[in-house]
Amino acid sequence: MDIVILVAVIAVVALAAISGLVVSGRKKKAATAGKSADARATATAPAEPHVGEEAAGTAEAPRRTIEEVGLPATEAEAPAAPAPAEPAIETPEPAEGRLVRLRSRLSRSQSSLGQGLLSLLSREHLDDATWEEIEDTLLTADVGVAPTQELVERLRERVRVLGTRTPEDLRGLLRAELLTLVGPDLDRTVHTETRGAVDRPGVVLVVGVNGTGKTTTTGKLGRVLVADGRSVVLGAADTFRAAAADQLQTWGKRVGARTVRGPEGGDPASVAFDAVKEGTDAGADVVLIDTAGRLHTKTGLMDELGKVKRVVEKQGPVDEVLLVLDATTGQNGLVQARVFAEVVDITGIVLTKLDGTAKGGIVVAVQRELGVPVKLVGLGEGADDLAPFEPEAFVDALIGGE
Ligand SMILES: Nc1nc2c(ncn2[C@@H]2O[C@H](COP(=O)(O)OP(=O)(O)OP(=O)(O)O)[C@@H](O)[C@H]2O)c(=O)[nH]1
Repeated sequence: MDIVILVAVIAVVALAAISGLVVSGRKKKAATAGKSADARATATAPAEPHVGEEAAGTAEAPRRTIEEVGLPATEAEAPAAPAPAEPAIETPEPAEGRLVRLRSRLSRSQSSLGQGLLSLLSREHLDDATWEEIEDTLLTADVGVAPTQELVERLRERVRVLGTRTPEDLRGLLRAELLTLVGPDLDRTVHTETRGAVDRPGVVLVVGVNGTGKTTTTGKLGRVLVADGRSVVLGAADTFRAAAADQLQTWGKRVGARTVRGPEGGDPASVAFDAVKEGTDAGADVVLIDTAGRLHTKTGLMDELGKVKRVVEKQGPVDEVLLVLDATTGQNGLVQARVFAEVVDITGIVLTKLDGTAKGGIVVAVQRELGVPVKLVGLGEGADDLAPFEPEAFVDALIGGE
C-alpha cells in the first residue's frame, strides 16, 4: 500500500515538473522572438520600410496646404539662381606716353643709379678712385662691362674738356652719355602689321622662360593693341600648363579678344597654327601667340619653338618675335637671352618687372648682347602697366630730371 502511495506521489510531482517546463519554454521563446523582431525592426527599417512605418513617416512629414504645393510647371518656371554675369568689356588706357605716366615706378627703384652717379661726379676732385666708384655703380646696376667702360671714358674726356662743372653741366653730360648708351635712334616699333599687301593678320610670337611674365605680357600687349583700335586673337600655345591658357583667356575676355587654345599637353605648333588661321578667317588685325619656355634642354626648346615658328610660317611670315626677360634676374636673364637668340630670330625685347629692381642698366646690357632693341617694359602687375620703351623718358627717370 505504501508503495502505491509513493508511486502516486512521484507521478504527480513529475507531471507538475513537466507542465512547468513547457510553460517557461514557451515564455522564453516568445520573449526571444519579441527581441529579435525589435532588433530586425531597428536594423532593417531604413532599407526595407514596412507599410506601417511608411505610413508613420508620411504622417510625420511637414504638411503643406494645397496652395503651397506648386504645379510642376509652376515650379519649373520659378526664377533660377542668376547666372554669373559676363564681365563688361574694358577699355584699356592708350599706350602713348605710358612710360612718362609710370615714371615714378621706375625712378623709385632706379634713382639710386642716377643719383649715385651725379653725387660722385659732383665731387671736387675727380680722381681715379672716384672714377672707379662710378664704374662700380654702373656695374652694380647691370649696365655690363664694355658699356660701363665706354661711358666712363667718354665722361672723363668730356669733364676734362669742360673744365668748370656746375651741377646742371654734370646732369646734362650724364644724361647725354646715358642716352647714347641706351640708343635713342633704335627702331622700337612693335611690328604688328603684315608686311606686303597680303590679307592676313600681323603675327607676333612671344617667347621667354616661364615665370618671366610672358603670359601677362601677351595679355597686356593685347590690351595695348585693343586700345589702339585693333582687333586681336590670342593663341595659347603654352600647352604645358593649363593655367597659362586660362590666364591668357581671362586677359582676352577682359577686352573682348578671342583665345585659341588646345588640350593640356597638346602640340603647341598646332595651337599656334589654329590661332593664325582663326585670326585670318575672322579678319583680325593681329594674332599674339604665347609660347612655353621650359629651358630644361636647349634641344627641346629649339625643337618646340622652331616647330611653332615653322608651322606658323606656312601661313605667312612671323612679323615680330618678342623675347620677354625678367629684369630682376640680372646676368641670368642675359644667359637666357643668348639661348633664345640661338633658337629663334628675336626682333624685340620686353623687359618686365623694371618696377621691382634698381638694375635698370640691364636695358643697355641686353641690347648689346643681342643687338636687338628693348621695345616694351613692364612696370607693374596692373593690366595697363606695360609701356612702350622711350629712351629719353627712361634716362630722365634714372637721373631724376624733368
Ligand atoms: N611687378 C611686376 N610683376 C610682373 C610684371 N610682369 C609680370 N609680372 C608678374 O610676374 C608673374 C609671372 O607672370 P606670368 O605672365 O604668369 O609668367 P609666364 O612667363 O607667362 O609664366 P608661365 O605662366 O608659368 O608660363 C605674375 O605674378 C605677374 O603678375 C611687371 O612688369 N612687374
